[in-house]
Amino acid sequence: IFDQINAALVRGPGSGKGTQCEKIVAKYGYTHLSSGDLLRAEVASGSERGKQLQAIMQKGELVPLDTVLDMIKEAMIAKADVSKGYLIDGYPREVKQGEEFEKKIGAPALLLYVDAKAETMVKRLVKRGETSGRADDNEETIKKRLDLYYKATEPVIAYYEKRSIVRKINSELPVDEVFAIVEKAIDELK
Ligand SMILES: Nc1ncnc2c1ncn2[C@@H]1O[C@H](COP(=O)(O)OP(=O)(O)O)[C@@H](O)[C@H]1O
Ligand SMILES: Nc1ncnc2c1ncn2[C@H]1C[C@H](O)[C@@H](COP(=O)(O)OP(=O)(O)O)O1
Ligand SMILES: [Mg+2]
Repeated sequence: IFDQINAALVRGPGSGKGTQCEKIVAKYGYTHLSSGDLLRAEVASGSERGKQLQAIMQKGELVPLDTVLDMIKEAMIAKADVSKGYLIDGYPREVKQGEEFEKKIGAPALLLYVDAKAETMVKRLVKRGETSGRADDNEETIKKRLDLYYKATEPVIAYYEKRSIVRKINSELPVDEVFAIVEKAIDELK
């Protein structure tokens, strides 16, 4: 049932993944699944598991692999009948997550690597923090998330580059210019 995992987006926090996903959904109608959004929904439910997740996210750390993967899989199954394809946002964040995803779910057709400078990501997140209400959009946690990004997530790109499905996109550009490049990458899939 998961033969249409159209794209996955990775890059550091604040690079603009969520922003581009919104535009992709509006144009292509894919099912957008953000690992961060799924986790925040669990936190908002007030469950015991949500409390544990909240503590991890507030520290800027990664939650356990099985938790995220189960949530994504469940959400994919729930939409399997109506989905025109899936857009996975914020996953994989480490090579192991990519390997497990392929074992349990399938291989993505495209990996969009939304690239921005560390300085840019910090600036955007600090600004987002003024209104987002997110417990992890503060300078201390942002720094930890960026460090972890370079250590754990960047190797994911090299892992997928071997299969030539990575499209690197400069997200220093204005939102619409970034999206024009994203559109081209998706249209080439067809
Ligand atoms: N290309 C861009 N140029 C300027 N600001 C951007 C751009 N893309 C995103 N932003 C802003 O940066 C912040 C983080 O973007 P977001 O999409 O939430 O990133 P992510 O999901 O990767 O953490 C948001 O406030 C967003 O409005
Ligand atoms: N695939 C994943 N594995 C482990 N933890 C994850 C995860 N995706 C999200 N999280 C946790 C740790 C992240 O710092 C936090 C916020 O994720 P996010 O909303 O995707 O951030 P952003 O959109 O700013 O990049 O949730
Ligand atoms: Mg996001």
